[in-house]
Amino acid sequence: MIGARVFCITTTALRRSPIFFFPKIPTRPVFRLSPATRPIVAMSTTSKNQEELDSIFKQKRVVRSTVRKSLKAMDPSLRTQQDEAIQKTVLEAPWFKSCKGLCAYISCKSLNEVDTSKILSEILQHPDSNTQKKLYVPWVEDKNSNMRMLHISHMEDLVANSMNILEPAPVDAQGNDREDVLQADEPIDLFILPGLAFDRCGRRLGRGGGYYDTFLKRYQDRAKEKGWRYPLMVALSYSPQILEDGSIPVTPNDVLIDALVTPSGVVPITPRATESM
Ligand SMILES: Nc1nc2c(c(=O)[nH]1)N(C=O)[C@@H](CNc1ccc(C(=O)N[C@@H](CCC(=O)O)C(=O)O)cc1)CN2
Ligand SMILES: Nc1ncnc2c1ncn2[C@@H]1O[C@H](COP(=O)(O)OP(=O)(O)OP(=O)(O)O)[C@@H](O)[C@H]1O
Repeated sequence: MIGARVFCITTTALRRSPIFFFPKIPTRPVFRLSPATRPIVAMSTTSKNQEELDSIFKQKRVVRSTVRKSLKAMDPSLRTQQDEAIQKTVLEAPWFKSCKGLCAYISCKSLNEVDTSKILSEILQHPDSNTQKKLYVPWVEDKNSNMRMLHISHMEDLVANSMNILEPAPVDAQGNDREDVLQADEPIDLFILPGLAFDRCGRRLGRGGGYYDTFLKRYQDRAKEKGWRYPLMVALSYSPQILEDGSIPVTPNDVLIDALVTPSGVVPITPRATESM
């Protein structure tokens, strides 16, 4: 908990800071990157040139490659155990139980992502009850980091895309356009996010498409415009995906998360997370 408070302060500073910022934070256990894969400390955004940006993206690729290897090497029974523990934590969490509208990813086995199937089926299995949650899932619009979050009511609404990830068709079986989060007039309470690597300061490394960062920034702008409360952004992580604090290279476009769900439980990061978790 003490650690979480330190991270809250640091994370708040990072969220507000227009500069690249690799704070010095007390080291926590978990997975260490070798010195060769540690990020270079970056300077201010204004003085950033493309060469420096290239260097950060290069570091990101190195971290991705390291984590992909550790995920591939994970023992299958440990993976199953961790999938169960993480999903149980989510399903029993008050912030999950109370949420009315959420965006969640459809996990993909071949990408070694934390399984979300139990969470999704729990959401979709009570279509008529009062506790029904509105579920939105990603739909990749193009290769320029554009993604939408579309409403689904059944797993049958999904088909595999070219990346072999299940997603809804933007038009349903009746030929109607699906409701889209950015067009919808109700706020989202919760985002359940995928990613390749995370740290306990709120940094998240995606798969390199920029889809989530672009989407989350747009959603935050819309929430601000509408006066909506910001949603809770929670990522799910296997133990090898949790890196030493500060080892994830970031640019100002990277959106920080509020909390991590790990096999050992929830790691609240921001004050918003600490209040609701
Ligand atoms: N389940 C899930 N759905 C998602 C995402 C995700 O990360 N997970 N996305 C999140 O953005 C978006 C899709 N973006 C994706 C970006 C890259 C890859 C992918 O297969 N990457 C390979 C490497 C490919 C390469 O380097 O050329 C990999 O990570 O192994 C998949 C989805 C929307 N839907
Ligand atoms: N050298 C570079 N200079 C500028 N932009 C780049 C560079 N390399 C990649 N990009 C762009 O940055 C974006 C990817 O950013 P980043 O690596 O932070 O994504 P991510 O965090 O993995 O993705 P997501 O948000 O989907 O989880 C893409 O739009 C990509 O085109």
